[in-house]
Amino acid sequence: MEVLSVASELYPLVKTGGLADVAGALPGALSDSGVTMRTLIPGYPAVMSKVTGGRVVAEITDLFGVNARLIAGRVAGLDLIVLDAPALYDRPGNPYVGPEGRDWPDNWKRFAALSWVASELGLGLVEGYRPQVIHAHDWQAGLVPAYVKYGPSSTLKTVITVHNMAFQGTFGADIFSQLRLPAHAFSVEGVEYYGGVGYLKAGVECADVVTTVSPTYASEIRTPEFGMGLEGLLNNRSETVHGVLNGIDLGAWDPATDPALRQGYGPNTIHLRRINKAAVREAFGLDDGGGPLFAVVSRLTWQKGIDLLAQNIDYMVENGAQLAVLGSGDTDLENSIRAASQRHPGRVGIVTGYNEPLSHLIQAGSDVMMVPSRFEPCGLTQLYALRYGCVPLVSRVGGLNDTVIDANVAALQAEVATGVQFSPPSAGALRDAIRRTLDLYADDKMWKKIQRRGMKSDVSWETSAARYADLYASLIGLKTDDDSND
Ligand SMILES: Nc1ncnc2c1ncn2[C@@H]1O[C@H](COP(=O)(O)OP(=O)(O)O[C@H]2O[C@H](CO)[C@@H](O)[C@H](O)[C@H]2O)[C@@H](O)[C@H]1O
Repeated sequence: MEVLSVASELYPLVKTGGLADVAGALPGALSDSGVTMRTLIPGYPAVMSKVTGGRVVAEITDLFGVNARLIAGRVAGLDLIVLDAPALYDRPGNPYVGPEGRDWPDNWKRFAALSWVASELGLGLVEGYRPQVIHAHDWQAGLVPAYVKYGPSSTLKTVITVHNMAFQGTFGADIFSQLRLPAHAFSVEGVEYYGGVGYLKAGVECADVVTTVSPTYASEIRTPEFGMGLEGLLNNRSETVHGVLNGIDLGAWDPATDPALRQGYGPNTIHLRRINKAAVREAFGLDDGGGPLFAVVSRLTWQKGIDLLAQNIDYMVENGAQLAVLGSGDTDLENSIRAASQRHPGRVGIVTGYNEPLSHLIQAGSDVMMVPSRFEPCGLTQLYALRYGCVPLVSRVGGLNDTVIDANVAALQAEVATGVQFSPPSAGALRDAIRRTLDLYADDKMWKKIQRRGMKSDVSWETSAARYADLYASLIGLKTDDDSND
């Protein structure tokens, strides 16, 4: 089966968040299921510098008014088709914003172009290559299903995965005439969304299958609270909406071999984590006065509940805990954590910016990984934490609900607990969860059991990759998959 994945970021080439991890891991995870997955990715500078050995497989003279070519290459085990269009992608900053942090004003064009090229690839733009399914990720690839629906092919199938409903790619109606879609596509059945153009809406409307990244989020997004305007459409299409839980790349995230750690370890050498704990404390300017080390690795945003954390920092410190925060995002939230670090020197530390190796070290050296999100489609941080014996403390939403087993009395007695959950996502409920976590940590034997159980829990791609393979196969008629929605 040939599947073309379309993503705006891809680990290890370019990453701003969890989408890159998933898009980067899925092709390898699918290879055992008979799926050959190539990935179409924009030729940002970080990508172009790595596809140096690639070959040009197509030239496009008018890609929304600019010149472009497609370069096929293999980088880090990934089969890539790079859309080299310097006028659109050869820019500083990250994939979406310039160096000063503002969205590029022509993002509508940059990602319409990506989606249009994907649909052309589906129609045979490159000789000898004809994917049967195109798998689009998030709003940046949201127009792919629209281009396919309104194009000439009747056999090409599309899947869209929603990694985060909060980012929808909505633009004014004025761009529509430049999108190369027929006039009737500007309709409720097409790309029209509240009078403008909605890229994610178009994807959810037009794709043959819609997936999101956990079963709980798949049901949450059918409600106004989580659906963010798309709940009606998702309810209408409920038979095509599936929740497929993310896995993680067990090779890139292995505490026994991870080069970012000061000391490797496994479930039977958990005591060695203390060497990494010392390294984390050094990196964050924390003292070695003891106590559990709580950590956060996250975008610092409202979604991630960082304000709920900020309201609890004094409480944590008063109760003997330390806190290390790696992240960047909203200035106010960054400032509130920084202020706490100044109030509590040696007990609270913050490192701003994006730092992949440090994120690994934190997982390996901290005692507790906090993910107090208001909504969380899946969440990868808690999966890395489980694998690294860092006990996750999470809100009970989305994928956090599906992947962490709360250490309540029944779960402790049944010896299945892997972390601590709280609900609702409020500062008060988080405080109670911190209290429970501190009590568990004080019982060393109990704590080690929870850590070890987490390290042994299945966070691989195995089950979910098979699920994607089944979905693709059912679309192209290789088998009838009458799975009910989940
Ligand atoms: N400052 C920093 N330095 C280094 N690494 C950092 C970092 N800040 C964050 N990261 C890393 O970025 C990734 C974040 O992934 P998440 O899945 O937790 O959230 P995100 O909201 O980006 O993803 C969205 O898509 C994913 C994928 O489907 C869903 O799991 C998720 O719920 C959804 O919100 C992790 O790999 C984390 O380690």
